Amino acid sequence: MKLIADATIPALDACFSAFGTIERLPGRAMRAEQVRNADALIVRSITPVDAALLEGSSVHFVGTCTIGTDHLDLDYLDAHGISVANAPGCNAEAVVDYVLMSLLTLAERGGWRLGERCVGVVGVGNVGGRLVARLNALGVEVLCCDPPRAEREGGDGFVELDTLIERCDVLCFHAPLVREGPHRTQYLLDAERIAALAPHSVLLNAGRGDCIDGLALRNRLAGQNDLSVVLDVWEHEPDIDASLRDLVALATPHIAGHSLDGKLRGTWMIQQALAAHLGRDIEGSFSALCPPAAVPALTLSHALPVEDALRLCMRAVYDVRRDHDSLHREVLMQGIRKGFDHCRAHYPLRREFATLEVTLVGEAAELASPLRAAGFCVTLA
Ligand SMILES: NC(=O)c1ccc[n+]([C@@H]2O[C@H](COP(=O)([O-])OP(=O)(O)OC[C@H]3O[C@@H](n4cnc5c(N)ncnc54)[C@H](O)[C@@H]3O)[C@@H](O)[C@H]2O)c1
Ligand SMILES: O=C(O)[C@H](O)[C@H](O)COP(=O)(O)O
Repeated sequence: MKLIADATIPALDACFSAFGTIERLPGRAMRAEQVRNADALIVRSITPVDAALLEGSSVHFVGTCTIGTDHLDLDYLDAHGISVANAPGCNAEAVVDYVLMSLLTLAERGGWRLGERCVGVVGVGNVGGRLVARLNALGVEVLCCDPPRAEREGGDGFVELDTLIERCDVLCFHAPLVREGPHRTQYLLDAERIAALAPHSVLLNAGRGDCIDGLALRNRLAGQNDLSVVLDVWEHEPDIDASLRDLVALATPHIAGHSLDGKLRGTWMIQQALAAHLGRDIEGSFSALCPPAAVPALTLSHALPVEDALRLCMRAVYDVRRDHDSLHREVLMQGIRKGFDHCRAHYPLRREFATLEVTLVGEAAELASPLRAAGFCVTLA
């Protein structure tokens, strides 16, 4: 069979060569004539997969190595009997690493402690759910907003978005992009809600850019400059609003989920889905795909303040300031569109917190619980 794949997906040969020949194409520029004779399409979030791409093609399987599916025309694919797979949860741990690193970076800059804030999580699925679990384990007060879950499971444990806005001083958005229906998320945070955000609160979006009205957010920041904003996702990527980017505290190019572990997990999950679609057995395990970490271990022998210890260990694995700085640099050098995509295409190898083994010696043993809560492997010596 013939597979067409986004050239930047890692481990394509390892995961898909057993199925047939693989042709690699740039994800943002796949054209109908290039995919016409293909059987399977393996994409990322940057390829719109719809009638314009697939009409008249022989594609019978579309796999996206991502969590989000808003770039797929699911109605069209269903109507044409094309099998679809995404990779739920593949990079959820990476997004949570990104969120914790970002919040602790802002806390350091602003001289506050995450432990004394109330965090509101909007969208409590694979990403939001893991974030809530890690924050709870760290002893941080958390409120959850997820109307579809509240409807299915009963309202206990969930609050309305407006209550969240009223009561939280940190808001984290992890909702999918839903363009219509009772649980529409497009402009979920609209101009009115942006105006209602408490002065000096933190807003973070690592779901989809269209969930927030970017113009209204830009106006609030330009007028009052009284919010700390972290944006990983933007309206109109890669042509993002340059003025909004200048005003946010941490601006990154849709890389919250870009750990190597998360990307490989996505490729592997789509391999499994294609094998199931074809009724084939495929040998190999996910762990065989993952190389050892560059920094596998670290030892702490002093009882640092908890949030200092968390930052220290996190930065041994991943530092969000690097991503913010490289977007700034590449946009200056290449302009918005090219700079944004350059950072994504040349993203440095990043691992997840769980790949770091932290050994605690002597009085540092008291850090075991928060470090485990943040996602590290901890041993006591
Ligand atoms: N920035 C990144 O790199 C990155 C990485 C992974 C995922 N994402 C985005 O984050 C989204 C969430 O990922 P996930 O794995 O948690 O997905 P998920 O499907 O597991 O969870 C999404 C949750 O959002 C809830 N939701 C739906 N409509 C809502 C609404 N109106 N208000 C509040 N909650 C609502 C759903 O009920 C669900 O529980 C993905 O759809 C994707 O778009 C971004
Ligand atoms: O939906 C997802 O999984 C994320 O948005 C994902 O991290 C985007 O990844 P990309 O399309 O850049 O591979």
